[in-house]
Amino acid sequence: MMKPLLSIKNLVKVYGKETRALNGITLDFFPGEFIVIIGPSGAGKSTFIRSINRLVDPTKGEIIFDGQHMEKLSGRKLRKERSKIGMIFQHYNLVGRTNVIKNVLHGQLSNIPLYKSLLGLYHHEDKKEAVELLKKVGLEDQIYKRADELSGGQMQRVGICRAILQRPKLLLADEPIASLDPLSANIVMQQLHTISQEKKLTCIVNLHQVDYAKKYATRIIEIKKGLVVFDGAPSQLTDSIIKDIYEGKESQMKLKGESETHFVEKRQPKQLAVGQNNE
Ligand SMILES: Nc1ncnc2c1ncn2[C@@H]1O[C@H](COP(=O)(O)OP(=O)(O)OP(=O)(O)O)[C@@H](O)[C@H]1O
Repeated sequence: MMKPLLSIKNLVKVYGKETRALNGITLDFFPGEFIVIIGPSGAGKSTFIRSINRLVDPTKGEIIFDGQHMEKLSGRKLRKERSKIGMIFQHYNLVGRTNVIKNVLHGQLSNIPLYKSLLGLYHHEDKKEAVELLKKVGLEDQIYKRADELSGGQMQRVGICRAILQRPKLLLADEPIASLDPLSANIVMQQLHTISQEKKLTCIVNLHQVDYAKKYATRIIEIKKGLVVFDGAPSQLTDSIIKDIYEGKESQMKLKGESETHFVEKRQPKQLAVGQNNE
């Protein structure tokens, strides 16, 4: 049986005294999957994705990534594991006054000494790959432009290149298209999907848009009230399930305990063909 790249066990996050953002999430993620996480606002999607690389510290539970217990790491060891996880943000997190290629090269910062990065002494191979990636996303003419002169869609494409140049094993994207118009959103999703499948990366994306989830995901997970209420192939996510989840009809949902949450059968890794999508 294929080994998961990431295993989440009974993950709980409580903010302050009583905001239970995650209520006991247990999930395995396998190499090459393109997973989209959907769910209503406040469901816990961002908290979940940010717990994986410890931008959020979980209250309880285990996060086993590439054989390491992320929840137990700190300092240098945490930084080392984190460098294997690329992150794409809703608001891009680029350095506005810096040009496009330097922003992409920032993806390699954790792998080169500080003085070299300050002097701009990047490896030739990294520069070459950064240019190749920028060509792939159609930004070859913008390489020396300041990042803050780009459109939102272009900025996010730079964000994708930066995350890929980090050469991660896992890519996390927290609402990558939430600030974009539909046309740019589609380009960004398409490029994120194509590049991660080409590089055989595992990708976990938070989205609000169910249509994009169905178009690109190999697997869709729905989170509601900090619990997994759907875990299956895009074709299994029927309109009536979507309606139930977003309109709060919880008759078919079992939200009381972790053991009751998976009302869709658990998927076997062999079903999760790399490159499969629902187009
Ligand atoms: N830093 C924080 N401090 C306190 N409460 C928080 C914090 N971040 C999130 N929460 C709360 O945790 C719950 C889950 O929030 P989260 O942002 O993870 O949900 P989400 O599904 O990503 O929502 P959205 O789709 O609106 O971004 C919400 O009730 C939210 O108010």
